[in-house]
Amino acid sequence: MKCAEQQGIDMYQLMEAAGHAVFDCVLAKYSHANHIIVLAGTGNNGGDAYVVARLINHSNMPVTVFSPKPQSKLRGDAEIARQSFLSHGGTIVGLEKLPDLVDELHPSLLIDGLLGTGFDGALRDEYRVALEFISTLSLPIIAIDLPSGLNGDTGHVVDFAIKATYTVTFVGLKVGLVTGDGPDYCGTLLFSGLGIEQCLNHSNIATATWLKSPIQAQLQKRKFNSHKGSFGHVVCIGGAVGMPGAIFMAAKSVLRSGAGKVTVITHPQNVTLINSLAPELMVFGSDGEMDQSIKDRISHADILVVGPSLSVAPWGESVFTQLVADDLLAHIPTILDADALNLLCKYYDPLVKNKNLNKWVLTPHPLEAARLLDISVLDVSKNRVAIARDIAHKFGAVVVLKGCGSIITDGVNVAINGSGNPGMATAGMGDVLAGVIAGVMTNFDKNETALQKSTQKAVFLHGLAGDITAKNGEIGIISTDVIELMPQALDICIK
Ligand SMILES: NC(=O)C1=CN([C@@H]2O[C@H](COP(=O)(O)OP(=O)(O)OC[C@H]3O[C@@H](n4cnc5c(N)ncnc54)[C@H](OP(=O)(O)O)[C@@H]3O)[C@@H](O)[C@H]2O)[C@@H](O)CC1
Ligand SMILES: Nc1ncnc2c1ncn2[C@@H]1O[C@H](COP(=O)(O)OP(=O)(O)O)[C@@H](O)[C@H]1O
Ligand SMILES: [K+]
Repeated sequence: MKCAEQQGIDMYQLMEAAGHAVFDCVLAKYSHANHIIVLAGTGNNGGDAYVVARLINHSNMPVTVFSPKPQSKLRGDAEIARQSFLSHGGTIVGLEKLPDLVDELHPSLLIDGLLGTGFDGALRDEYRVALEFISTLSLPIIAIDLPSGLNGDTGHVVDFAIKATYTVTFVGLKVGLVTGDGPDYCGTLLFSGLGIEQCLNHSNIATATWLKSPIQAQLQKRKFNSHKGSFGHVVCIGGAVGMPGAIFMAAKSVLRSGAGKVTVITHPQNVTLINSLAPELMVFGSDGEMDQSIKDRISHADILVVGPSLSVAPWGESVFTQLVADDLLAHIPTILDADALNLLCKYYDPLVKNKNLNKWVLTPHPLEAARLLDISVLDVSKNRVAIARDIAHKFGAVVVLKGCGSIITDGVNVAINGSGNPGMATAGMGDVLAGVIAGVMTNFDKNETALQKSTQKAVFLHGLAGDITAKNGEIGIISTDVIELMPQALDICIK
């Protein structure tokens, strides 16, 4: 790490510190381990592994190191660590011999120091074969820095990776551990700054904020002397004929996130149903032509939510093009979700080109993100942070790239959400998020220059409400349950 080197920090000492951090985990969790297998690669991740193996050996626990190149010298500090292990009586065996020796050794723990941040692309065959064999052993695994096979920058697994029980990671947050495939592979994350985390803080290396604690979504307490006008007016636009659900859920979520007033503009056939589901909403029908009274309502809104069940069929397109023609989307902070994102691709030129909007929050799931950039969904999952940034730059917007470890970025700042659970992978959950963002912004943070910050808070709160909902069981939670528990999530974050 350059900044550490520039400050005269000895890189071998860092490797020793990394090895000690992993050894601490061995002692804390597996002090009665029988035989310990350590995989050591040919880079510095392997160097860390040799340090751990030496410490295990030194404490008289049986240990064998398996390496893809057991006889070869390594480069730099890794070779110092390897030599130190050997000179303390350590044993190194070829990785391909693992299947033959495993019954004899009878291991009860495996430490993975095969590949770390230097890994790129797809696993080479010999590595993949070894890792696939290891996965059949059902051993607890401690991964050093990263589970081998996971890309630490992107959170993408090409075809195979180690599924760790614990991952002991070093210095700064590796985005790939907390987004995309990362959480399925790294088990419980343990962090060691190796004493140089301050160095990272003072460097100009781009880092991401991991949203993991309610403190990061702190909200102001309401004044006793407040009224509904203090908490904003949100207008939600969507709901083509026969599709009232998504726009209803978005609007109800705005209410449950504390907005003062919420209006829905929808197809006339949805009005009665939505009104009866939530009489607190003001619901107006439009046959696709927006008359002056509807335009006036929209133009007086503090925030718009456009898109849930809007459809790309004639009704939705007509509504959307009139919002564009009247420049309403360019002047009012707007959350664009679902079909509004699909229409945005079509109306990119009149809407976005030459306008630095900076008033939008776009909330694509990976398929919508792919459409926004005209790429494949696989391209999106290969590098979620870079893709979210690209969309932010293209549209002059804050972007929430949804899914496991949602990315929130204005193109410069990056946050990764650490709340939420896979039970939330169910219809309508994105509509709820669009509503929560609008509600949190209008309720707590009307200053549009804080768009990135308030979007971060809202995404965290949405996941938190999902986690509260999942307390009685994760699978089978539904979007309307999450809406109802938003007040509890808000309550946790209000100081
Ligand atoms: N930075 C710090 O502050 C600190 C960093 N530290 C540690 O250093 C680690 C980074 O070390 P690093 O840079 O040496 O890379 P690393 O992860 O060992 O991988 C290199 C090896 O990967 C291999 N390889 C690559 N792609 C492959 C593929 N597709 N399939 C198969 N193999 C592939 C490549 O093989 P090659 O192509 O050279 O044959 C090379 O041998 C970091 O994760 C942390 O543990 C700590 O010591 C403390 C402080
Ligand atoms: N595995 C997961 N972990 C955390 N959050 C998730 C997970 N799956 C889905 N979510 C969240 O649920 C929401 C789903 O949104 P989306 O896919 O747009 O649903 P819909 O289109 O049905 O409304 C997003 O906020 C997403 O981040
Ligand atoms: K590793």
